[in-house]
Amino acid sequence: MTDFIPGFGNHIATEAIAGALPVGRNSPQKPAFGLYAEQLSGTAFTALRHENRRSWLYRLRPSAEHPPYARYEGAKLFAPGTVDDPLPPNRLRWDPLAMPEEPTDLIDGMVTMLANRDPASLEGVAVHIYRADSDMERRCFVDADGELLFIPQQGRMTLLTELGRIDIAPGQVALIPRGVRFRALLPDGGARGYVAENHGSLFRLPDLGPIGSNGLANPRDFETPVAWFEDVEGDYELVQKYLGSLWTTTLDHSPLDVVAWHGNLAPWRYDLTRFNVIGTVSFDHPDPSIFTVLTSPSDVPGRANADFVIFPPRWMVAEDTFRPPWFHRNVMSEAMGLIHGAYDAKADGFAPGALSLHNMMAGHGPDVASWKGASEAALKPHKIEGTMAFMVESCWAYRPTRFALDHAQPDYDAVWGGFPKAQLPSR
Ligand SMILES: O=C(O)Cc1cc(O)ccc1O
Ligand SMILES: [Fe+2]
Repeated sequence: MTDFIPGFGNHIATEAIAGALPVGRNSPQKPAFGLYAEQLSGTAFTALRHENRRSWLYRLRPSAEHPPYARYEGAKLFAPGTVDDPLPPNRLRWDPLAMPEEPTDLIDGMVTMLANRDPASLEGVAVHIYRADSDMERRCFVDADGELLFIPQQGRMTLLTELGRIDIAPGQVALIPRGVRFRALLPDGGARGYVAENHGSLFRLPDLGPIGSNGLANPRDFETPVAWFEDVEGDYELVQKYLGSLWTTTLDHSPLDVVAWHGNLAPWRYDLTRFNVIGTVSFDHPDPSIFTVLTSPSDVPGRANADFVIFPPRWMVAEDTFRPPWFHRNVMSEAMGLIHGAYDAKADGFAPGALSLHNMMAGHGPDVASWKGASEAALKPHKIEGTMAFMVESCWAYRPTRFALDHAQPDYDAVWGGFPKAQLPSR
């Protein structure tokens, strides 16, 4: 059992050993117990105060104490780079990935599917899928390229991080800030899910505009763990993702040795069922931006580097309306996944664990079966239940990896084949 502190982006002070946190200063000459004080910044020192995110860590040894990194030869499908060939403007969809045949931990079980931009440009987002069955024993991972949003689809996961322990199950999400070291345990044996790796500005809660001061994801439902550490000596591998490739080094102790910390850059978890869903009570299907949980703004106001959007259970009451998503072509690019249940725009072929890509300007929307059903349905109040789909929408078109291109469903376009032609009055 871990204690959690509620709130999003709050300033927190927490210590696993009483007296470990300095009082009234960050870097005393002699921190308590001989701990090492270390600052971890998630934003530039000079970022605007309301966007400034950093924490102070008090640890058994400084994180600077490590030998040089060498290329990591495992996890061949994790961060291999995307295909640079001209990308056809096709819609793409993938069946859920099979579980690994060999014992595989979270890091070796990561499969990069989609990415845009170069992490070095501090922009863009990548979508990975993990499928794993083994705990990370005596090894940790750290991502210098971005923050990691874990979206489990199957199996629970315990994330042991430098700043605390987080247990999550499908239906919850967790965020690990850029640079925070962690390892994952899989208490159910097998686990599968999605990861959105955000290279851009930190995910934040969206502005609510006329919605007012409450609604969508409420800040107090985000939970940050209290300080926790392990005091383990002996070889400990640390794998790092850095500038788009993987590196490894060996420490002589666990890097999860932060005894106390304070600040506002920290991991958290969030239960998606806490999302306050807002929708029409009159007519028409609103834009999916009303379902935004988190947004990573780009430099252009209103045009997100990445939005994390969910499609939770909700009442559908719109009158004289085609209720599922409409046909559309967007300048924004949409990667979608499904945690459980069914998605109202896709009757078949989009199972829990699947992934789809509708890139910039790709025509998409309901498949023929969903269109037919919703066009003929009696428009009684109807509750969409037992489902949770999500979208990672980005202003930068995604590029698939070689693995993704080679494993896409062969005939996704057919879901939009055979619509009856509109019949005009005779002229
Ligand atoms: O394409 C999709 O299924 C995602 C989506 C959902 C919706 O309700 C409106 C627009 C949109 O892109
Ligand atoms: Fe869409």
